[in-house]
Amino acid sequence: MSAVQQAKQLIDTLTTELRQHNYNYYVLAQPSISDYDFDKKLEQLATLEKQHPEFADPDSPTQLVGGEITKEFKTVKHRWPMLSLGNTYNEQELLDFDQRIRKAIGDNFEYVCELKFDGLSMSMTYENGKLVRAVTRGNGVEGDEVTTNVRTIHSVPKKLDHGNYPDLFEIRGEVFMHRKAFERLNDDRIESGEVAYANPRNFASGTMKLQDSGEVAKRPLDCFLYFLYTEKVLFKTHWESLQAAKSWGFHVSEHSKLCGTITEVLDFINYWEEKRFGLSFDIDGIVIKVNNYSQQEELGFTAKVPRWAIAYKYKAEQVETVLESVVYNVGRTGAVTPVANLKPIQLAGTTVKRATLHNANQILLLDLHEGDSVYVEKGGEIIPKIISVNPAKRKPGAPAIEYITHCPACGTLLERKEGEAAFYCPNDEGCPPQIVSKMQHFVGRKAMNIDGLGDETIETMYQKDFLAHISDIYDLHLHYDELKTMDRFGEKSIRNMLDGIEKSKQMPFEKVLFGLGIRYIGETVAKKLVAYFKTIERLQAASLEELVAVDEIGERIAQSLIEYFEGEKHREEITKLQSQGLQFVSEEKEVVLQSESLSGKTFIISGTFEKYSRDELKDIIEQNGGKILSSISAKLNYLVAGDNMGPAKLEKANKLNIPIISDEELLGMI
Ligand SMILES: NC(=O)c1ccc[n+]([C@@H]2O[C@H](COP(=O)([O-])OP(=O)(O)OC[C@H]3O[C@@H](n4cnc5c(N)ncnc54)[C@H](O)[C@@H]3O)[C@@H](O)[C@H]2O)c1
Ligand SMILES: [Zn+2]
Repeated sequence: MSAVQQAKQLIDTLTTELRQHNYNYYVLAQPSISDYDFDKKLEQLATLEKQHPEFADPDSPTQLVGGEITKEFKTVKHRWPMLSLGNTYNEQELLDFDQRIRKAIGDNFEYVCELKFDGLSMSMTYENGKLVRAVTRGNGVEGDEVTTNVRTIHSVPKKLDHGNYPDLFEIRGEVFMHRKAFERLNDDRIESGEVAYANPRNFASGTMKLQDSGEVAKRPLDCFLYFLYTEKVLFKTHWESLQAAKSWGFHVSEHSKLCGTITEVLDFINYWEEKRFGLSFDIDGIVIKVNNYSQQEELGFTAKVPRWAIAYKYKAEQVETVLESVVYNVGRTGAVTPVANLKPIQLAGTTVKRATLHNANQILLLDLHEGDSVYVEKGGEIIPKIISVNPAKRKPGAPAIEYITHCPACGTLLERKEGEAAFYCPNDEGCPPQIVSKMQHFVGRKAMNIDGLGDETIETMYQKDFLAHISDIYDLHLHYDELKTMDRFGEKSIRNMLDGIEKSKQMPFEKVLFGLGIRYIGETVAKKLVAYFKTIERLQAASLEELVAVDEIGERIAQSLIEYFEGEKHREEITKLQSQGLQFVSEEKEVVLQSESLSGKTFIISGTFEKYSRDELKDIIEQNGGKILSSISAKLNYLVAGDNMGPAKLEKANKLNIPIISDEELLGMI
């Protein structure tokens, strides 16, 4: 093959590959390579295209803003295109950027340095002080209208109540999720068997694409604003516009800085390289913008980026250290997670001693051997991970790490379900870490929320044989005298604990069901099941078909429930908990009938409504004799639809010819 043919082939390969990565990143929010590697490939493609302009495709990833518009939302054209930013990972290129600017506009200018928030960009339009539209960047020319989703973000004002703002303006910013919220919500996902997100950016991005704004509202997002666009030229500089936006009530970051020289810019970059880990959210770099609007205009744009701004991106820090051992943790559901113990090393401001290895496949993929020298990285993620092995440093004859075959805690042969990456210890009734963490989960804040019974206490009580099952917690009062012999456990703490246990008997069925810790039954799933089946007897008797008929209950969850209830020990435990007075029936709110006008009619409420919450509409229907169903079937009479209803629901209702009505039409029927 000639050199030219080779170049052509490489251009094609890189183009295809980068398009796929764009899709994974923007549409699926599940990227499979690091940003750094992506940017290197993009740079390689740009260089090749420059050398061989005859092969340069106007639709190349080097020429287009990377995102996409979807079919699920209304498409809206941007009044001002939403561009990307040029980026660099090194100082020299930043100095080159500074030189280019100086050549074009002289030396008399300032930069604004801002944190580069790692989320997704959003454009919001305000008319007469009211938020009327929010649109994603999409392909830069048009984006998805996600106004109802953005309305759920507390820090985005729905209505401005002070300030001298123009009648019409557009403001742009970054929607993101704080690290803490991410960890909490991602843990929930993992618990209920959903696909975990790798970092807060992906989570925020995935959330904005949801059709159900009610679900979006449950995931706390935040938004920093960093660009203002108006028809009338109100301000002379970007800096002024940021101050004004702040005074109108927008969330503008306090960590921006006016810089007179590129040296000041570099100081700012170096300062945040370390300090960024102390922020409550992730940033992936610093954005540097020429401050003055008329100078910005002079510099202009390329098809993809402004020439007056650049992003300096931090490379995820990598260090090399030694793998000391691999240990295996047994979780609440029996999942066995390998963890690497490392020779302690400083990385991104913290000492790293451990890294997650996820599962057996990951160990194979890395080709990990005993005593290997490994590269560890801490990117946007919280838990460091092993990126690769340094084969040059492998000791001759070092054996490969073999995933264990038996449970490290109880010795039972591990099992792996088809299509799953994790191995499980099936001995859930006899495996100590599973028993202890099941009880810890049960008393936890999100489940039964029992005061005075902490994780350590449970561990000790298990070792002392006071506790072996969840139901034993409700017999603790019988062991009052024995409890007093425990270290650091005074009369007052015991009282407090027993009161907490007694009080927990009032917790609703959905909390109890979640507390049982059945695999894949997270908080939301537990709620759905309880709302549908109402009693444990009906849930226990449900067949696979009946279970999957419930909204959002898939086969995997259904199978897990069936297996759980097949266990005789599980059924005994439930019977015992029932006799101890725990709630296994959903408390139906007493409905005071106001009229019979909807009697005999069935409804489902979907989407979001301006004037009512879904719960309010549900009450109205029930107070007038109507019945709420939990899934669309031929038995359904009406679908009450608001904004942003899921397309699957709509399709199903249409297929079954079910009348779709608005909230107003519903009220009209009463
Ligand atoms: N890993 C992958 O598979 C993959 C795939 C596609 C893209 N990517 C990454 O995404 C990048 C391209 O994304 P991009 O086009 O959004 O560019 P970018 O994220 O590098 O920079 C532009 C974006 O920065 C954001 N931003 C944050 N803070 C800002 C501030 N203070 N001022 C202005 N803008 C700010 C805006 O959303 C803006 O659109 C790539 O360079 C790559 O790093 C990764
Ligand atoms: Zn075990």
